[in-house]
Amino acid sequence: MVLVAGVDSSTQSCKVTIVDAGTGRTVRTGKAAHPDGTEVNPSHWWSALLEAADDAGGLGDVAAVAIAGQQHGLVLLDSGGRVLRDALLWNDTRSAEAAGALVAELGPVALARRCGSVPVASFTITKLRWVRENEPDIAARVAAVALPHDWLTWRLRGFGPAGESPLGPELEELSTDRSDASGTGYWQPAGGSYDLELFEVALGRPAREAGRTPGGQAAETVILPRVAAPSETVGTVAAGLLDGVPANAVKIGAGAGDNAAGALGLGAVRGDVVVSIGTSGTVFAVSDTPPNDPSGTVAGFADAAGAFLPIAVTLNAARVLSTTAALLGVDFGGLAELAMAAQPGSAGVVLVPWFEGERTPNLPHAQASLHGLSIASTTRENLARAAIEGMLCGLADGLDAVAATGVSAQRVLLIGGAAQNPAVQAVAAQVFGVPVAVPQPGEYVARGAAAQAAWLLSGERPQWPLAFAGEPVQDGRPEVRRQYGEYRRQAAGAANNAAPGGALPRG
Ligand SMILES: Nc1ncnc2c1ncn2[C@@H]1O[C@H](COP(=O)(O)OP(=O)(O)O)[C@@H](O)[C@H]1O
Ligand SMILES: O=C(CO)[C@@H](O)[C@H](O)COP(=O)(O)O
Repeated sequence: MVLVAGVDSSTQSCKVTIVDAGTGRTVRTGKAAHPDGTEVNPSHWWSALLEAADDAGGLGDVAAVAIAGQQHGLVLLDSGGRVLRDALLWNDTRSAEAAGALVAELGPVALARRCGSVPVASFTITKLRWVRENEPDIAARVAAVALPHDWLTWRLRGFGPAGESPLGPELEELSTDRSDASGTGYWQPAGGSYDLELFEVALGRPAREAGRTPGGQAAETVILPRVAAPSETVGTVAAGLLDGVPANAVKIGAGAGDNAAGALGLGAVRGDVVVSIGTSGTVFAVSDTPPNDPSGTVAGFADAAGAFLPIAVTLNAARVLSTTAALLGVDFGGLAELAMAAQPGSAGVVLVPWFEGERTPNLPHAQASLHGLSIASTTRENLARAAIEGMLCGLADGLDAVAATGVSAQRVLLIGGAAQNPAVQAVAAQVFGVPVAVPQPGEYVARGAAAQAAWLLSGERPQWPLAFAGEPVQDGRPEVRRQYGEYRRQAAGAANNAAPGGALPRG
């Protein structure tokens, strides 16, 4: 039996899954928490990865590993490979005004054409502009820019600051993959190369791809990770990092952005739309054509298998439910019971759940709002259901936007931590307008990374079976989305009026 390992270094935790490469059977799993917050020192990701690998029984018996990670996070390295500041994460909205400025300078239509997306605060490129404007001393010391999965892969290969790593700070060895590069805002999914001019517009300094040094680059040129091919082996796990893993014993794959890895882990095919309800809410599909949405609602990423991944992302997803459950003093099971005791539409109660601002729609300074409250409708049951309905209606808006790019949605695959909630499944069957299937509970992002590890070993993408936990009966309730839409428009208007500097430009 050949074992492979997949890592999902996501916002809230690091998950490690050990899989039988031949059958796709999950053999062992491990997990370790990440700190909360929208900026995190990458050292926490590294220690969580080591802890999760140990929790999964170690990598001593696996032949290959790949790392998937939360997208967009800005890892800034100096010439000694040291991290210059905590990484600004995808859910940090302080670069919202920088995003608006870049869109105003370059134009949404041109940006969508050049890098597949119209950047919002989540995108790496906006965070670079923010650092340039707010932390110029740090911007001046940047020698390389990496994403979370890039930096973890580099560390696992043994690179890093002198004294903290066996192989030292070799920045030329930084690597990434198409899917994560496409979330930076300075890589072209259609063309398959960096748009170095966009990088320089953001940071104010030139950049080049690692390993490509045409005749003596100036010192101020920033190194960007080399974009590896989907089934490429980028190195091996360094000796001494993991118990029981000798030098060159475990191959390392290119890795991927978490959503592309999720598609790989599910074996998503054309017609599938994946809805993932984790820290972020994501709606994505695998497409043969590079999407180009100048409205910015759909980001045009690349997938992890050579195709493309149109995606809509919400900032408020699983934490809408954990926040509401805490307010009601119940656990997730109790939240489900309360929600299922209410009627579809929650008796007119609507939660527009923009607790942390919102990415889709692009309202980074918005706040959540509750509507339709009366003496009769203000019940625990209606509030519980309104939280689930509001969160899922936001994702249904994303599904409509992804479908509008030409994706034919035949089936929703519902994954992520909150997908296991029976009330979430029931409401999903009422608001998505497409049959919903719920895969067996599992870490599909880590599974996708494991599939990539199996792929690099065999030379063929594995065709692992997908087991399902259920298919909630489709029970279309268009009235739920209609009432949500009315209040969403009101809330968006209020948010734009209250936004510092007025509404942000978007396509
Ligand atoms: N039964 C449940 N009902 C609702 N939400 C849940 C349930 N189980 C887990 N969650 C939520 O899912 C989250 C973890 O989902 P996950 O997809 O692992 O997040 P991420 O990948 O963003 O770290 C938890 O933080 C929790 O809020
Ligand atoms: O920003 C995006 C995708 O554009 C998010 O999907 C992040 O990649 C975070 O993922 P999770 O931690 O929620 O899995």
